[in-house]
Amino acid sequence: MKTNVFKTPEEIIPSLANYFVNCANEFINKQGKFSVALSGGNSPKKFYELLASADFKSKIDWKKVDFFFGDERYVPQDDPESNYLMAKTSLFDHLDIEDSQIYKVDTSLDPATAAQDYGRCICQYFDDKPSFDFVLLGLGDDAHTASIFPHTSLVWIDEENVKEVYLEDKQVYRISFTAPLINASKNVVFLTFGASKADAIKAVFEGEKNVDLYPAQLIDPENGELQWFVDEAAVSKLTEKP
Ligand SMILES: O=C(O)[C@H](O)[C@@H](O)[C@H](O)[C@H](O)COP(=O)(O)O
Repeated sequence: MKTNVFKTPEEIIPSLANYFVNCANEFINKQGKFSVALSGGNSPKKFYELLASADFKSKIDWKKVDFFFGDERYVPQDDPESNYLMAKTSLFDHLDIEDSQIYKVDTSLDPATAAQDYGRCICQYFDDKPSFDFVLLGLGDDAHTASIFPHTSLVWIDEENVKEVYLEDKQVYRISFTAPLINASKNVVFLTFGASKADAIKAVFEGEKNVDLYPAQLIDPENGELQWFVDEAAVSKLTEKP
């Protein structure tokens, strides 16, 4: 695991964008395509916007990139809460790509069927051996990642799949990769910044091993690389500075 620490979020984003470009071009040169699972939430928005900017847009042959979502809120695709909509407005709408390159969760189905359908789509894409080239993750203040929240059934699912989860406190469904599906990836990157993440990072990096309490501890790619892109505020509570 490698932790890249920057003074501010403004310094993280260009560095992450360069790392993403290098990864994308390595895989496109090697295998002719690049599969990426995007994260939702607020943290990645500026990253997506930078990738879509004139400085970066020309650095990747986007027609060879296939986009997936590590998790999705169970809302219509035009709902402000939709991770797809956030990626569409900040990234996809600015790229010359086909809709067929964007693998969306079909939230018109019931939650369980939407998850099953997405899992089947991923298995088909990877000929039943799913292994994303790049998975971007965020970290919640409660140490959740994707939609693997503390004290939910998703924490304990040991198959490489996509599952629905009902969040009692928010009274909403989420559709999410399971930890084993994330861990089957070649590159897993957390983008996490801000003082509000310091307790969660302390728990994940230095806390007791307790995946029910700190689900992000589950993320440990078997054959892939795990990197954190963080700012000093987010790692400010660590005893051992990375
Ligand atoms: O759908 C989501 O919201 C994300 O996948 C979720 O796991 C997110 O990454 C964390 O909650 C951090 O969110 P912020 O980046 O907004 O802090």
